[in-house]
Amino acid sequence: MSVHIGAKPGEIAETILLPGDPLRAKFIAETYLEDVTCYNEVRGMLGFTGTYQGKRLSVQGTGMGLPSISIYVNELISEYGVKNLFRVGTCGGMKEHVHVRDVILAQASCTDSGMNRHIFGGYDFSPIASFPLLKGAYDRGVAKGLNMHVGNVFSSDSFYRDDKSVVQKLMEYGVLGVEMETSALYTLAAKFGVNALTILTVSDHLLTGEETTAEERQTTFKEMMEVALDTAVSL
Ligand SMILES: O=P(O)(O)O[C@H]1O[C@H](CO)[C@@H](O)[C@H]1O
Ligand SMILES: O=c1cc[nH]c(=O)[nH]1
Repeated sequence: MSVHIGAKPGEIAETILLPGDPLRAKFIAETYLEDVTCYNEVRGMLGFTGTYQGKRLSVQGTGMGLPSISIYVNELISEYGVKNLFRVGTCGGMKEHVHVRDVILAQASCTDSGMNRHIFGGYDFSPIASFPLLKGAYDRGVAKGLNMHVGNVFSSDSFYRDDKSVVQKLMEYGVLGVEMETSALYTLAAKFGVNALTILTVSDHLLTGEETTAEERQTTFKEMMEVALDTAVSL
């Protein structure tokens, strides 16, 4: 086992889905995977391996925020050999044409986090999606007729903020949604030379105030889960 994951070597598949919420991981495993085993309960951050359409896949909760996902992604890649990582998360909508329950493919991510500034000596690194995963997910979303958007997202250290002016500026620059992990995921994928893509469902809207319930966020955002799973089996 690694520091935060209780799996034995070989118990985690090369391709993995990463929801922030461990109960979303359980829902994905119970709804879509066959022959499922739970390989991790450390800190309640559930992880499962099973098969989907005959392909071995895993799903692992990552918690909320860049530091939390960084712990899991570091250990998944460097200690368990994971090669393809799909974050399946929720975000706040930031543009009028992006509606609650729409799906966003995060082509790139900007951030207010200091993590990359420390790594790159004060310079800005551009965390970008893996193109094969992005293209695969886009093609599958189009084939399903989804209301889907591709573009920049904002990975923030803060869910609650006093000063809304930066968010307003990011909206003016076309950022589609706000969440809390993608910048770290894409940076670690670049560091280790593996593939990563974030697929988000818009769970609430910063402009309209529209919201979904915690139950919906945990279980009903099936379109993004199915785009991730269908892309994962095609690899
Ligand atoms: O639904 P998840 O995947 O957790 O993603 C979003 O939800 C959490 C905030 O409520 C943050 O982790 C944010 O990125
Ligand atoms: O991080 C998040 C996730 C959903 N909605 C938000 O406003 N922020």
